[in-house]
Amino acid sequence: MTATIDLNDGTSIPQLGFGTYLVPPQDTAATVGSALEAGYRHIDTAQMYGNEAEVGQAVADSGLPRQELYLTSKLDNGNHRPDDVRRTFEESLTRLGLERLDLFLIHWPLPTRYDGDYVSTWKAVADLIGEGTLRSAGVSNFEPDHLERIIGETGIVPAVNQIEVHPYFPNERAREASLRHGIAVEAWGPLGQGAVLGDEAVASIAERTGRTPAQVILRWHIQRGDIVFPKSMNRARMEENARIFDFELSPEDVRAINGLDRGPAGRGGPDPNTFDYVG
Ligand SMILES: NC(=O)C1=CN([C@@H]2O[C@H](COP(=O)(O)OP(=O)(O)OC[C@H]3O[C@@H](n4cnc5c(N)ncnc54)[C@H](OP(=O)(O)O)[C@@H]3O)[C@@H](O)[C@H]2O)C=CC1
Ligand SMILES: O=C1CO[C@H](CO)[C@@H](O)[C@@H]1O
Repeated sequence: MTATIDLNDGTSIPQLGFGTYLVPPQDTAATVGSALEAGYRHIDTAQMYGNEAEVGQAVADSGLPRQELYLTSKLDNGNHRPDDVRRTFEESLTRLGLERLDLFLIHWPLPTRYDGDYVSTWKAVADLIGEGTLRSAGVSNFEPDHLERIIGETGIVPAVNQIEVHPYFPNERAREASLRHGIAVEAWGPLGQGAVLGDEAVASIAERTGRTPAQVILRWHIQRGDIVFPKSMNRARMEENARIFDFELSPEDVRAINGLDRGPAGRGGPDPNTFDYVG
């Protein structure tokens, strides 16, 4: 169903996954179960989403071999204190019912409830790798200056940076800074959290290629080499979003989608420099 991307730590990750933000806990086991049935093998959750236990339930119920699945969670802003990194990582593992997580990210470069900074948090997250309970460590919502600081001060390069990326906000500065360091880019909100789906230019490409707007947008991400995990609570849309490996956008279509960039105004989610969610 999907291609894989090689990470800088020698592991690999399915390029297409399934997002679980705003999937309510009471619906998560069924929704993620449905995504696994539809062929998704990579699931993205977070301590913040409050649905790790139910993601774990879906994984257990699926009966799929653990090695066929790729599971990511993220450290919440309130858990940056190094002792809390370890404690809450272990709590995430327990909720997910796993012995080992594939990828753990610092969700935002924003320690709250802790006077230290995210550099010490990054060291604590990277240290988990040596213990056999984590395969890859990464970051999320890190701007170029955040990346420079953690790499410069610890010498440890994250495997991925998960950032907002979509046609209205291609986020080239953070994207290029990540790629320059050999860090794979995970594009969160790949459909602009729904905002790009009604775009006229996307609609006309969709009509001409016989695809849907979501498939055109997701294919644009895939051709850029980014990792995506669209969220949908609807089985037909989950299947639609996964049928993106059997066609290609022409260079002209890619250029037309590149032209939708709205600069900073295109950002749909919080700005990493001003976000004030405590966690
Ligand atoms: N690190 C971070 O800070 C962040 C990480 N993320 C991660 O990225 C994932 C994806 O981003 P997300 O915010 O969910 O937004 P997406 O860009 O994946 O968009 C999801 C929205 O699009 C709708 N949708 C999905 N597929 C289709 C389709 N084929 N046709 C029409 N509508 C569709 C969904 O509705 P419906 O369910 O009804 O189909 C939902 O409203 C998250 O779930 C989360 O795992 C997201 C935000 C921030
Ligand atoms: O992961 C997340 C889901 O999306 C939210 C914004 O839309 C983010 O704040 C959060 O980090």
